[in-house]
Amino acid sequence: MSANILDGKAIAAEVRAEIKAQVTERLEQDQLPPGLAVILVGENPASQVYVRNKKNACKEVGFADFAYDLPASTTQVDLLALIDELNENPEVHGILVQLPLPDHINPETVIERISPAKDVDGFHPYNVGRLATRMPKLAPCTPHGVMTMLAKTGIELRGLNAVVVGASNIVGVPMVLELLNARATVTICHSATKDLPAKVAEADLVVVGVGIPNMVKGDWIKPGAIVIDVGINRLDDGSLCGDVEFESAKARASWITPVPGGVGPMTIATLLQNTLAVAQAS
Ligand SMILES: NC(=O)C1=CN([C@@H]2O[C@H](COP(=O)(O)OP(=O)(O)OC[C@H]3O[C@@H](n4cnc5c(N)ncnc54)[C@H](OP(=O)(O)O)[C@@H]3O)[C@@H](O)[C@H]2O)C=CC1
Ligand SMILES: Nc1nc(=O)c2c([nH]1)NC[C@@H]1CN(c3ccc(C(=O)N[C@@H](CCC(=O)O)C(=O)O)cc3)C=[N+]21
Ligand SMILES: [Mg+2]
Repeated sequence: MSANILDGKAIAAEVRAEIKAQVTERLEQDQLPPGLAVILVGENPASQVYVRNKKNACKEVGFADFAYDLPASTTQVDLLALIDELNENPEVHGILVQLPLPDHINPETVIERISPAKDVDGFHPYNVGRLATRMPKLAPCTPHGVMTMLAKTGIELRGLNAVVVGASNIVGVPMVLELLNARATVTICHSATKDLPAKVAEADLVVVGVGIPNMVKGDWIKPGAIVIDVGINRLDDGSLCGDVEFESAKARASWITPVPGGVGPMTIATLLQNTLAVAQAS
């Protein structure tokens, strides 16, 4: 078998076209364009790439983009004051603080300062709690983008054995909540999991978000499984690769996401969807 490709790049372009049409309607009705504020503290080169992709996506769909590129020396007090100001600004519908933050800033404190109604990353404990109680408001972009990609491809999740590898607040844990809400049977694996290959081998659907290049081997994959690779790793030669050994996994899977061009573009499309939803509700 050779897997079909889950083309996140193409599906994300479809989602952006839907968003752009709704923005056009808002503007025709003299409503504000959806506004997204992206705060970057410091000069992490990987973060700069993502922030640039977000700005380009905002421009494409007609959003107002409020970019704050702050020096690494920014104090937590000053960052919190900026968030307070953006929480009050009616032209700003979504606020995103790019992670990771410099060591002298506490990410939990910063995330909790964002108004839950403008938390388009879905990282505030209020929004995590809403997802965990099956009353989602703003859902974390990467896992929700994976769900959109699967839904638009017509892949049914109910009853599947799903294995999520990685248990971070931004990927693994909300991915588990999304899959649970879709009535998959979910197992979550992390750094203390024993015999990871055996866990992965039981999966009808495996989602991997660890940050170790090619750590999941093709011969762990159950024949016919769906493979979602969230990992984005930059190799020494400048190329990108995922957390799954792509060619050997593709030879066994029914569906697989590439890196780049898989989950990454869906994350950004979902960020736009969340921001539009806030604007439409205001
Ligand atoms: N495509 C996209 O849009 C996005 C991609 N990413 C990418 O996804 C990857 C993960 O990111 P993120 O969640 O932020 O990373 P974190 O470092 O926050 O979390 C990594 C997770 O992997 C687990 N882990 C580490 N080593 C192993 C191992 N040997 N076996 C099993 N589990 C292990 C950790 O376990 P423990 O909890 O025990 O420490 C942890 O839960 C990165 O490559 C990142 O670049 C991230 C966000 C969005
Ligand atoms: N507050 C916050 N929210 C985030 O959502 C967040 C974050 N911090 N910190 C970092 C991670 C990572 N992340 C990605 C977004 C887009 C791509 C993306 O566009 N990827 C493209 C191209 C990647 C490239 O060319 O480098 C692709 O996979 O095809 C990747 C990764 C969001 N994150
Ligand atoms: Mg996200």
